[in-house]
Amino acid sequence: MPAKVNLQLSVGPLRDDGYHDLVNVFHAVSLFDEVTAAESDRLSIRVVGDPAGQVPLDESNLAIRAARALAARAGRSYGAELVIRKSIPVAGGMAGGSADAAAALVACDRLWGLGLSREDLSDIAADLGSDVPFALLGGTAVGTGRGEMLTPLPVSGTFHWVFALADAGLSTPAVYRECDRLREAAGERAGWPALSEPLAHALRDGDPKSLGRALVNDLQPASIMLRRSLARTLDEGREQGALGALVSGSGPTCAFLAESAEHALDLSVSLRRVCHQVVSAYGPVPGAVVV
Ligand SMILES: C[C@@](CO)(OP(=O)(O)O)[C@H](O)COP(=O)(O)OP(=O)(O)OC[C@H]1O[C@@H](n2ccc(N)nc2=O)[C@H](O)[C@@H]1O
Ligand SMILES: Nc1ncnc2c1ncn2[C@@H]1O[C@H](COP(=O)(O)OP(=O)(O)O)[C@@H](O)[C@H]1O
Repeated sequence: MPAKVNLQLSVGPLRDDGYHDLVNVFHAVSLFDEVTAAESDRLSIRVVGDPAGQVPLDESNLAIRAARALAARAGRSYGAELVIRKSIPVAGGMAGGSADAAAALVACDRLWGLGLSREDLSDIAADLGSDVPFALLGGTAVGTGRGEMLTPLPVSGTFHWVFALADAGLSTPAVYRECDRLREAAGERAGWPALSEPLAHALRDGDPKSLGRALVNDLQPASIMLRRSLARTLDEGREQGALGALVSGSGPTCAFLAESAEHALDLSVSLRRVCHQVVSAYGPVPGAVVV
């Protein structure tokens, strides 16, 4: 199941329920976690490819929570042996946990022969996390509300990305809190966000130069405040001719838009000097599918 990068993340006011109203343009990229679900009497989880052991193996794992929520909707206590093969950085702002949750939903739906509609799965997904409905949908879509109300956006062609990964994650709630704190300190009031027209046009036209100029992330100053080294990483990518450079979601992964696959390769080489690990990917790609 694919990772995401946020092409526009415009953060509106803090709501009474602790979430922010957003205009969140999600873009699914070709960096995948794989989740398998095999028959079993009970529900269990194993994670492969997480050497630092950052993914929880208890009931807080989003794939387990997804399977439990699906079984509850079906009204039975089903079992499954879930195995996650991790490639998406953990707590990196690329929605790896959400991708695993979406994958567990479609895999268990198939294993248990439930045949739920995409709409039903999307309702369950929204209760698991704001980013989970998009992980089911994939492609490029704008999310409103807390990010869970999705409208697909038309896109021409393929965009080439380079991602600079950090060696430790950032907490999403902490980044939103820092964003509120910075705004309050500056005496700023959050306005109602709207979809950026230049961004929508650039996507529709398949125009990477215009897309690079239109990328925006309101959480970026907060992520940089919590991880100062991100400013240097972003500068390096810009100096090397990235068409656009921004923090992905709550970070700390930084995303760089390249002109072509070749340019992405050049950018990767330069970025290796300033960060822990670099990966290239393209988008958009489809969401959670059974293979
Ligand atoms: C920032 C984004 C951008 O896509 O993702 P990441 O970059 O972390 O992957 C999302 O808004 C994160 O979505 P997700 O990771 O699903 O968050 P949730 O579990 O729903 O919420 C975790 C916490 O983030 C904050 N939150 C989340 C969504 C939202 N619209 N407003 C918020 O303030 C709240 O503090 C909430 O308690
Ligand atoms: N299957 C999972 N994979 C990764 N993280 C998970 C998973 N289930 C729960 N988590 C928890 O969710 C947190 C955020 O994970 P992740 O989705 O990778 O990051 P982000 O929200 O920054 O995109 C992690 O710190 C981890 O504790």
